[in-house]
Amino acid sequence: MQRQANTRTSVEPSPAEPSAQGTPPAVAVNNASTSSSTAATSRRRKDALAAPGIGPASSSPAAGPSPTLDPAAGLASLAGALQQAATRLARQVEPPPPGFPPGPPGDSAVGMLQQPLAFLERVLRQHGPLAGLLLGGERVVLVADPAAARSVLIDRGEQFTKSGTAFFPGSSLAGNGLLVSDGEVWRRQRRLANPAFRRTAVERYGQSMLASASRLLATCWRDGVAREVYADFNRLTLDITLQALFGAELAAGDAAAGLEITASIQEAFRFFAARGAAAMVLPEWVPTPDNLAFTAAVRRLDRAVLGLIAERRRELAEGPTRPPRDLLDSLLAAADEQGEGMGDRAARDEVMTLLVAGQETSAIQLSWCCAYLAHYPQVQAAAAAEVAAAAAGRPLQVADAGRLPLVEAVVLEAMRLSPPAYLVGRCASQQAVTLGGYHLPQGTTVLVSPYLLHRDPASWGPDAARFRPERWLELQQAQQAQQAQQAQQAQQARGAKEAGCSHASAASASGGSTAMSFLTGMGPNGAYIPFGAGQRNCIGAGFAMMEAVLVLASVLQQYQLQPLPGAAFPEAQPQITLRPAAVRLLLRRRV
Ligand code: HEM
Repeated sequence: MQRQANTRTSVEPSPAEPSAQGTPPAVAVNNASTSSSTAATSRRRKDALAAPGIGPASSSPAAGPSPTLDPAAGLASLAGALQQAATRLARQVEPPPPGFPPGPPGDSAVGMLQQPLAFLERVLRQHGPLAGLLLGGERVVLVADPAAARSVLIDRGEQFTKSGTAFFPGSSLAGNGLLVSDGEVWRRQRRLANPAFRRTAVERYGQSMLASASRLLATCWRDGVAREVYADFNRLTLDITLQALFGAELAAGDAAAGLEITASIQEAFRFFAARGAAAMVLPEWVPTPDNLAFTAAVRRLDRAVLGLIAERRRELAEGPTRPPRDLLDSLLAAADEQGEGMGDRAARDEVMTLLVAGQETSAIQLSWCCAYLAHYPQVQAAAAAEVAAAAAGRPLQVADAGRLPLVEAVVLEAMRLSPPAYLVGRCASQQAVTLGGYHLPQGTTVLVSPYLLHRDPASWGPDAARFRPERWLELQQAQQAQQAQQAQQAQQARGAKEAGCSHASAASASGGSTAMSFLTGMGPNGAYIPFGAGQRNCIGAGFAMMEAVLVLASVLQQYQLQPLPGAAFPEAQPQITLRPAAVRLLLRRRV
């Protein structure tokens, strides 16, 4: 790829789009920690610059699941943080290394801290889709170019690792789970976890998604009332994730374990939220009241989750063979080629990772969807009509999710304009890494921006900044036409003898085309990555899509959403994720 000329069209906000807010710097997903020195550096960076996010990391695979208050480790961590601070200070006066992409002069931390989205758009406008920055003393390359993003996320994953990425939050909650691990540890865990997220497995959770949504609507929503839906969806997605993970226990009425986990995870999330809003973040080992409360919550979670794991292992070992009933069953049943499964620690880390990674991102996604529906009443009316036609007066069923192309399109379009993960981070982990003709010193953090990619007129056309879900229906039609044409060509190539098969293959090709086909690789036009891309893409994408479609369909079946009189479109409050500042909507019950 050649160096990019700095001639990109600027991204114009639509009248209804969220605008940037002043909040801490953000990166979508955590870095991993390994036992290498890169990991130590990464840990020091995290301690000094941590922000909350969808994937808090542990300090090392060997570390226990609870935050450590070990004084020696604390001192080592402090020394590391000081050394890192000195390096960052020194960089403030150094010129950029030779061959580094051009970008804004000086340190851009203040711009990024004050208005992250406006800052990202300005950098793109002024310096092009591959820009070199100094952010809080860290050398960073911002990527908004589809080919370079593909290179980082898909083609050259071994050069761009999670380990070593700056600005990731540090936390012991998710241990060394999938989000943060790297290398062989990650590969094995991902292989073991994959079956739990196959389509058939995800469909099993659909029923509890519908049940949770229906509970929320029956108990909390009323005609004529204004609700803060972001708060509602946070509780709902926690409920759904817990049901999917531990459905068996919760269904069997193990209320104590359920309540313990819910209360402790809420405490941990409160901690992350407060940390996200704080001007300065102290490492978890510093015994502040907040850190101690968080530590205690993680210990309670550990007790409850490890207890459930032990109980379930006993049941699986002693009881009759049966198909997996929930995610915990699937995780514990998984085995690698040698027939070895996850140990207790690994299973605990994956459970926590799934809770952390799947809950808030999905709540944000649902909140943005409802905000767009409320502010685009014609789209809402059409989507509600689609739901009414699919359900035909009966309660929604899981199978209906496949019959709601417009609702799916609303979800895809909301994630295009307001992607919950608006930056995805990697580290140039080898020497002499090049990107787009530039040279990246080892240790450079690369931030790929789904937010900028998703709004690029070069990929999305002149109406890139408009909320227009129909574009996904058009894309789907084009995809189906292409598949039909390919099937026809294949049939012609096989000759008239096999003509009888052609109908079947064309039908299956078009029948298989759902929203998930837009979520493979770099998306339908090479510039759509709300769930990341490549081998580290989101394992829960299918789960999240089904959850969003079924919950939105439940809402649309029962309620009409309206903005409060005179209310503008909710503003974005970018932290580690792109969350809405508030989504207060007026509910009108459909009769
Ligand atoms: C709208 C909802 C969601 C969004 C926008 C989202 C976004 C993402 C993104 C962008 C990544 C890739 C990060 C990177 O490349 O560094 C990721 C990874 C991941 N997500 Fe999600 N996610 C969502 C829901 C979920 C759900 C529901 C689960 C699980 C129940 C989940 C579990 C994970 C895990 C475990 C990873 C790490 C995968 C790996 O590295 O192998 N996510 N997610």
